Amino acid sequence: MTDTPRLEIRNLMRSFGGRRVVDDVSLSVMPGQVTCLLGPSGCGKSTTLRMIAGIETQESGSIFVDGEMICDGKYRVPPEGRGIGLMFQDFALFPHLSVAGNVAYGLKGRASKNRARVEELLGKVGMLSHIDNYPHELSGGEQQRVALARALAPRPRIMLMDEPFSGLDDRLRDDIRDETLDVLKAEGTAVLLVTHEPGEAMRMADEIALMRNGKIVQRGAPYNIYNTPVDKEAAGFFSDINSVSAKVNGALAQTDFGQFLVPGMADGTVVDIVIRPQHVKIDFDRHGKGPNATIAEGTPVRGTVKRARFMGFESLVEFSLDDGTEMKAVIPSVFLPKKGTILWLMIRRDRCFIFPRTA
Ligand SMILES: Nc1ncnc2c1ncn2[C@@H]1O[C@H](COP(=O)(O)OP(=O)(O)OP(=O)(O)O)[C@@H](O)[C@H]1O
Repeated sequence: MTDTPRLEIRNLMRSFGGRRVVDDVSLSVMPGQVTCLLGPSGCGKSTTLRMIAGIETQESGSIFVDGEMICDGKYRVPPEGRGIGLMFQDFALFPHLSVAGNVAYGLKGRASKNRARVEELLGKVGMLSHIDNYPHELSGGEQQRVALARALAPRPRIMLMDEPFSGLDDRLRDDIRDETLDVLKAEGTAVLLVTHEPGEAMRMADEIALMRNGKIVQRGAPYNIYNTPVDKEAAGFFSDINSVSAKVNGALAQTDFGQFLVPGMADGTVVDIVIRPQHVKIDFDRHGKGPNATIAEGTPVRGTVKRARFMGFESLVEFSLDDGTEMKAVIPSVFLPKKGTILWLMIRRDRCFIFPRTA
């Protein structure tokens, strides 16, 4: 086991028309690891990937493969010499080549050896029975599997993937994602995958690098990044959120939901208390009263049901509080109270996030 990252980028910068679109981006990916570069459209994900691939040049910053510098803005290994495989959104198989021809395309060396590699990979992606077909005879999902086999054929040390599954319908996408991951892990390839979908990143990544306005704002395992977001926007990128604001006084933020401890925050700081809908606790009305306040859940606040919808394996209930604030709660299974029903809402202290308000 080596400590050297398979891929490392340090302080990459790139501007277009005077606007910085990649701003001091650093990250590393170990062999066999999948890192997802996740962020909203236009935040600079694809530009970062294109610089690593060598089809875009950085203004500054450097790129290393297995500890060896391949590009620092001045010195530059050409794209084909980087040992990097690409699977981009607009991948296209060569229409005039068979499946076997497509997968063998990037292979050098003896035909018999190449044939063995082609068969091995088509077996791995479940396409061996289509080896003599042509691309137009395949479905979108099948073409994507062949494209994956083609990208893996020359044994790239690194695979860069830019929204590679976006053209597929949901069910097929889940299957192909999982199969792709299995193949990449088995090959020991380091993967950097760009996506704007948090669900895809959570499903595929060993590590997520959350990007915004050209910068990586947070890196971590999916569980950590979901459960310890750096700010309100990061929390809101992964699910709907509820937010209650308050002013700090004596290391406490006072709200209708009770007090929240905010140690170290100066008096007068405005904070947002953020909670995901699945962590809002709901209780029944007891003749105009809610349950008793507790340290763990604070003071219950009265909510009137505005809408309740069954979402498949959970129910989404939308409330309006007496002061007009809207809140959402997600409850496992079926819970569909009628519009106008009074319920009591609590914010679990162990599941909320408290962020000082910025500008
Ligand atoms: N060649 C270019 N010339 C000018 N502007 C560009 C160029 N390439 C990218 N940009 C701009 O840089 C910004 C970042 O683009 P980029 O494609 O890296 O974002 P992204 O996060 O991958 O977005 P998406 O998910 O929509 O592809 C965008 O505002 C884009 O318009």
